[in-house]
Amino acid sequence: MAKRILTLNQISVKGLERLPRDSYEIASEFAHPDAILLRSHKLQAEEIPESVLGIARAGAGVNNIPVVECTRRGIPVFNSPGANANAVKELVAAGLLLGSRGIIEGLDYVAGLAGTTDASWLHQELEAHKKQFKGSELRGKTLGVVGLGAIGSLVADMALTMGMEVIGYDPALSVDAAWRLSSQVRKADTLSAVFARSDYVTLHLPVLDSTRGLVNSELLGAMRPDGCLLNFARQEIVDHDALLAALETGHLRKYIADFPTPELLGRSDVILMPHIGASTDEAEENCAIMAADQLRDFLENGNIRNSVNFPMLQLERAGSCRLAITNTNVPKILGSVLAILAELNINVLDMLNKSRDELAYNLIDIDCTPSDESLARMRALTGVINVRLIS
Ligand SMILES: NC(=O)c1ccc[n+]([C@@H]2O[C@H](COP(=O)([O-])OP(=O)(O)OC[C@H]3O[C@@H](n4cnc5c(N)ncnc54)[C@H](O)[C@@H]3O)[C@@H](O)[C@H]2O)c1
Ligand SMILES: O=C(O)[C@H](O)COP(=O)(O)O
Repeated sequence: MAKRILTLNQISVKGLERLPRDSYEIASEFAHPDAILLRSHKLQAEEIPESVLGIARAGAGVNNIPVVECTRRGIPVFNSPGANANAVKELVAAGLLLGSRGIIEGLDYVAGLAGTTDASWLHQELEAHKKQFKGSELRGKTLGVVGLGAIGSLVADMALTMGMEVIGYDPALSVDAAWRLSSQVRKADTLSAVFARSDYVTLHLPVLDSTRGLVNSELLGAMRPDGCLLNFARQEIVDHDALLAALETGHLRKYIADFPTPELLGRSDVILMPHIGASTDEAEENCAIMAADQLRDFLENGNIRNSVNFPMLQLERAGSCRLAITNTNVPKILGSVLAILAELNINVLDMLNKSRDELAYNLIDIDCTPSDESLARMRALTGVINVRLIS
């Protein structure tokens, strides 16, 4: 039977093409979908039908998905790390330029001259007024990068090529991300050191309980007068009361962000974009392809790549029958499953077990198909969250 993929946002066709039509049905409405594919749709726990085995986010941030509830239900949540990083980096480059030069004010001024027919008057007018739009160069200025993952490291490289000094802060930097990072990025030991030493600070970290409201009045107060804050990560990372106060006192010169909120609209010291960091053909395709490939490999083989709540686990198929079992990460559960298989005289051809936080996940290749009754016995074991037979 074809697997059903429920899409809750428009997903790039290039990604959907990775799910062949003879084995996948894709629609934006389904009563009993096998999986969900989405972008920024705010998914409520009650919206996830019992039939759902996995959820894939074509993008980086998963704060729109109830990950804790998914973990409780044994549903892996996948994302597509790095697939839209270049798109965000390029928009941050634009943000830095908009923050350093009078581009927007200059464009507005020129647009206000529409209808002028006298070329000589126009020339005089422009030359007389251009001093209002003077800016300063990025070269030689310091950029503080908070979060040095897929996007932050690209932003750091871009700033270095523009002649900026770069200071980075990331207390949870992965080894892979550290390898990617230019040696010219100076390490800051504290967040306040980044804010105190930077002309521009750019945020590239996820919103988590620990990072909500992280940029507060203390940090903004530590910034150099005339500083500029860029937020292409998530709105909730910045405390908006503190932000507005810093703008009102003129301590913060500009806030440039991808997340408009009502209180920020219409301010000349705020530049807002409509959450378009990942809105390029390339990023949408990259994310959709990565998300669809990961979802397909999970549905067809049980493999886990780039999940935010399940352990990374991939096993070459041995034989045609595989069990994918999710359980709480406590002793004896795998032993009990294997005991049931032994009792049924079913031979294990290959297996892999990994855990992450409170979950354990197992792939077990076996030499014949267990009966529905024996599967029910495995499902009934204390601590087993789900058992899937993949044949
Ligand atoms: N504007 C957009 O359209 C857009 C597009 C893509 C991603 N994003 C946002 O950007 C975030 C980062 O994306 P990414 O692809 O670089 O993710 P990533 O996982 O590759 O990198 C995030 C980095 O933040 C670090 N980090 C975590 N907590 C931190 C803290 N308290 N202080 C400093 N660093 C911390 C992590 O260690 C990691 O290295 C996403 O979570 C998402 O919210 C926005
Ligand atoms: O986290 C992300 O990847 C971005 O916020 C992009 O969101 P989008 O897929 O809705 O553009």
